[in-house]
Amino acid sequence: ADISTTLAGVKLPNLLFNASGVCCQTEADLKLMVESESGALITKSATVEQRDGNPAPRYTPLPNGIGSINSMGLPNEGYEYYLEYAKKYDYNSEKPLFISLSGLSLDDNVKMCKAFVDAKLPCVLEINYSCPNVPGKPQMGYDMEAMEKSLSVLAPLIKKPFGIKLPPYFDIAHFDQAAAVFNKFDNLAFVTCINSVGNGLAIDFVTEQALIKPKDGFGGLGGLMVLNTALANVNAFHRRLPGKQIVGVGGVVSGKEAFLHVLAGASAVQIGTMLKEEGPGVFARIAKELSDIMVAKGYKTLEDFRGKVKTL
Ligand SMILES: C=Cc1c(C(=O)O)[nH]c(=O)[nH]c1=O
Repeated sequence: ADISTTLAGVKLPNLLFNASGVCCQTEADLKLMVESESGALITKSATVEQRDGNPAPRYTPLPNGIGSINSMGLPNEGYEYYLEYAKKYDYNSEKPLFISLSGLSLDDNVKMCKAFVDAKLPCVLEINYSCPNVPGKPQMGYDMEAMEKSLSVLAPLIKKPFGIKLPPYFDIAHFDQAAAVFNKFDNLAFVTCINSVGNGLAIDFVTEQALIKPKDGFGGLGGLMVLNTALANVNAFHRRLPGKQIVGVGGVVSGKEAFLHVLAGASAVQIGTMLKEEGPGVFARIAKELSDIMVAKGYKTLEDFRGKVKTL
């Protein structure tokens, strides 16, 4: 079956790519993504300066495949590293490049966006409003006014289609308020839902210790356990953002969850925890599983079922 898609005006040979943060911090990581069967790749969220991030252990999978917890602390090589990578990238390859930016201030986001705009590159920007793990920095995604202020500056600066990475919302009023902000910006072409479910706590029963070191063990939750929150956020924004696209992420461990994300309204699907645990081979596996599901259900393309979740 045809699992290709278009996102922000660029063609992806298949709808699957990495969630920013996983397999994408260094050129070696990104090379693995280029060589994988993913349909695209996105870089680790960049800040103006290089960051080491939080002390380890700062990521761990959780028992029984239910997911993961992380408090990486935004480790990255600094935006100029990713700008150089984007300048060298082979845009004739069929795999489009996405760039994630996560400035610690509006000024930082302006500085980074300006650099990418001035470079006139085909890569697509995804502004991260939802990093839950920078101590002392409440995430923008839960501050509607701050997001609107940021977008009112960045959208006209970026000019071309771009996206934003959102935290999960859990209140219908918040879906409504967030959508009202996003609908004001025509070149905001897509929203990526969801980032990790912020500030979970994993504790080891035997040692009675938190599993990760930073923030007293508090970190973002990912993997299968966040699937149903992810599907709700994908569908809530699919219903509320006419003319915009949704990138679904959260709980994709097989073709089945990728299928559900598309059914909920996703135009593309990112994979985080499963990529971290299984490695880049996950893309070929899930692409085949999704194609087989589509054949079994009689769907030829993603458009045949995108957003067509039935209600009772
Ligand atoms: C960009 C920082 C993020 C991080 C991090 O670097 O701690 N972890 C996440 O789960 N989501 C993020 O957006």
